[in-house]
Amino acid sequence: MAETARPTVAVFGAGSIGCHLGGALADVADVTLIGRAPAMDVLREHGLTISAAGRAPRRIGPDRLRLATGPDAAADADFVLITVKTAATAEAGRQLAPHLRSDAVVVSFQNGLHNPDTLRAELPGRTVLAGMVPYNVVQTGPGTVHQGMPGTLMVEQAAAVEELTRLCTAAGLPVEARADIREVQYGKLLMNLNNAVNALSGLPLREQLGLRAYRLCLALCQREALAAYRAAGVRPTRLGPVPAALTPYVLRLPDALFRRLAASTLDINAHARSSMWEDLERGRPTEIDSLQGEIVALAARHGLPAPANACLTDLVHQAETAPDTLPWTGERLLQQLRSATRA
Ligand SMILES: NC(=O)C1=CN([C@@H]2O[C@H](COP(=O)(O)OP(=O)(O)OC[C@H]3O[C@@H](n4cnc5c(N)ncnc54)[C@H](OP(=O)(O)O)[C@@H]3O)[C@@H](O)[C@H]2O)C=CC1
Ligand SMILES: CC(C)(CO)C(=O)C(=O)O
Repeated sequence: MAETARPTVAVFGAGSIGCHLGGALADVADVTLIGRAPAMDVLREHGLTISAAGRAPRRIGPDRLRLATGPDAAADADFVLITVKTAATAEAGRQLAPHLRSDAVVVSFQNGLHNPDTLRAELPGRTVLAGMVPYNVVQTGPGTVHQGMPGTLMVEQAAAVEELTRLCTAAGLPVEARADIREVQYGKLLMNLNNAVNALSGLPLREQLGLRAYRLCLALCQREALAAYRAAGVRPTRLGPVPAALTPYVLRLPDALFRRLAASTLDINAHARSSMWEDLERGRPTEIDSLQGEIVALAARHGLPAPANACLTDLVHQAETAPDTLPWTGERLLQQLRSATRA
């Protein structure tokens, strides 16, 4: 009997999310990880280990992954997952364009609102879909990535993505196909407004979210975002235990009450931090312009102020070039944002 060929998946941007997705999918598909040469050397030497709370770590030996540094390695892929940071998206699309099969399905598993459109512009005629990763993944050692909280991946609903969702499910990656992916992206953006607060705090997410002063900073950002969403007619999908519109109120609760009510939100690995913290730690540019920056731009388009988001954008840009400005205590950050909102 003829063997059915395994599906082929290329992951472009083998960092935290790329290694997490590619490593899990290697059980059910032929996976090619495309990343920087030093990162690929680490994987060649150590293999890839993926771990998550409550699950035994899984090591995927280098013999079970194709490791590459150039876009031509995606030439045979049925599915191409884009997992570079936002600033690298257009370049990723440009590099992949001459190589991808015309029927390849490209899925952006990135934060922010515009990555799928950026890819569509660089990959005319290809199917490009939006995806969303709701949980944190961090590199915890050479060739090791750890999922710090539970969650369900989301992808834009389309016939072209049905096989990928089947593969994810078979690989133990819970996934939902969503007809409302735009609203999902806006819902995720509200969550991602904490990336900057977390990065500036220098603390693990669980500790930072447990401290009211930091939560008040996030609440200020979310209030401005929700006002801009209302003006733009955007109804963000509820991604957590509380409807998006109520989250700023919950964030303002005293610590003890918040910790009790938001126990599921705080079900995070004690060491997990935001992807923006990792960027600052490694001296790389952050995604701040596609997170807080989106809110500032959306608010401006509707004649609304967004001073807390603008202030955080400035502080993160400052930290990118002057890491000695870090860390910010909750009280000092809140004072800074409050004076920006009063100015
Ligand atoms: N980490 C997380 O917890 C989460 C992240 N996300 C989102 O997922 C996306 C990916 O994030 P994350 O995995 O943390 O990012 P990482 O920086 O860990 O991974 C991206 C990798 O892609 C590499 N890369 C960039 N351009 C190229 C290229 N042209 N060729 C080869 N390699 C390239 C980068 O190298 P280099 O740095 O040298 O450019 C980096 O190693 C982001 O949009 C992020 O916001 C979403 C949810 C959670
Ligand atoms: C999951 C979350 C919100 C964790 O901070 C994230 O998206 C990130 O770190 O970029």
